Amino acid sequence: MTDAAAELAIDVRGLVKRYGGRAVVDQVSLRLARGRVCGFLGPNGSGKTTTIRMLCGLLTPDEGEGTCLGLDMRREAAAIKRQVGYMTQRFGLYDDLSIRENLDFVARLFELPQRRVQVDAALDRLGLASRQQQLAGTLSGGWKQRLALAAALLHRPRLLLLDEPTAGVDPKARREFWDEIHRLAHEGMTVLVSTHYMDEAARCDELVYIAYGQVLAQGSAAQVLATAGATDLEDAFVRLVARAKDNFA
Ligand SMILES: Nc1ncnc2c1ncn2[C@@H]1O[C@H](COP(=O)(O)OP(=O)(O)OP(=O)(O)O)[C@@H](O)[C@H]1O
Repeated sequence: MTDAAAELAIDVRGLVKRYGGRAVVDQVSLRLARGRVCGFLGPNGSGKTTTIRMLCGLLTPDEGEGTCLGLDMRREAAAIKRQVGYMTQRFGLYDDLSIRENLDFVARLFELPQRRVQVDAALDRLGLASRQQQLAGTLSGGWKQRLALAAALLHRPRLLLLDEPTAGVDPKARREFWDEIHRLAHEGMTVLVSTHYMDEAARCDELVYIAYGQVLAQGSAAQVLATAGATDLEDAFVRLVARAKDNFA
């Protein structure tokens, strides 16, 4: 592996995933350097979740190749899964377990050593310690997201894939969530995060816009604005998707 490749947390080319003969992800290529926060934007059904699930080793692409964290996405999917933190769109933890019990359960799944120490560290990091006995099902949306993030971080992944992590979460909790994302990136974590919120897109180092399974624009906010000929990120979204509709629909 070259030094340049080693610096890339995600380096994939030509990813295709078909359902019923239809390519819902169609020749997607992504490169993301380590320690960067990348926003993944696109209309509903544009292929974001499917792409994320291929990147974390949960779905096998029909075509395409590449690496995540330097590991081959086809041959080393199991190793990728162990080093990637994935937060799904829907709260995936157990409502009838407490915060601590949920984290302990995840720690068992990953067969983490020193479970208690690791769970304590996760509780502290996300400010969950004082609520650790509360049942997950009784938490507000913001606290549930925080618990889900703690669970996704428990095995100390190097790449974090977040699928609309703040959908339905109030502005204060969203801001706190993003502060944590930036703290993690500062510590070297790479983050790919799908979102429909343009204020969140503005907090990313890089952006990828996707529609109809195809990447429409990629780069810094300035680069995306230039590609779209737009004045702001929402305008860019509308213009790029309208252009894509003419080309692909
Ligand atoms: N298992 C599946 N079987 C058939 N079609 C699927 C499957 N998973 C996803 N799709 C279809 O693939 C397309 C892309 O879905 P995907 O969930 O990746 O989009 P998305 O960009 O994440 O959407 P959203 O913003 O609504 O979450 C959609 O048309 C969806 O219906």
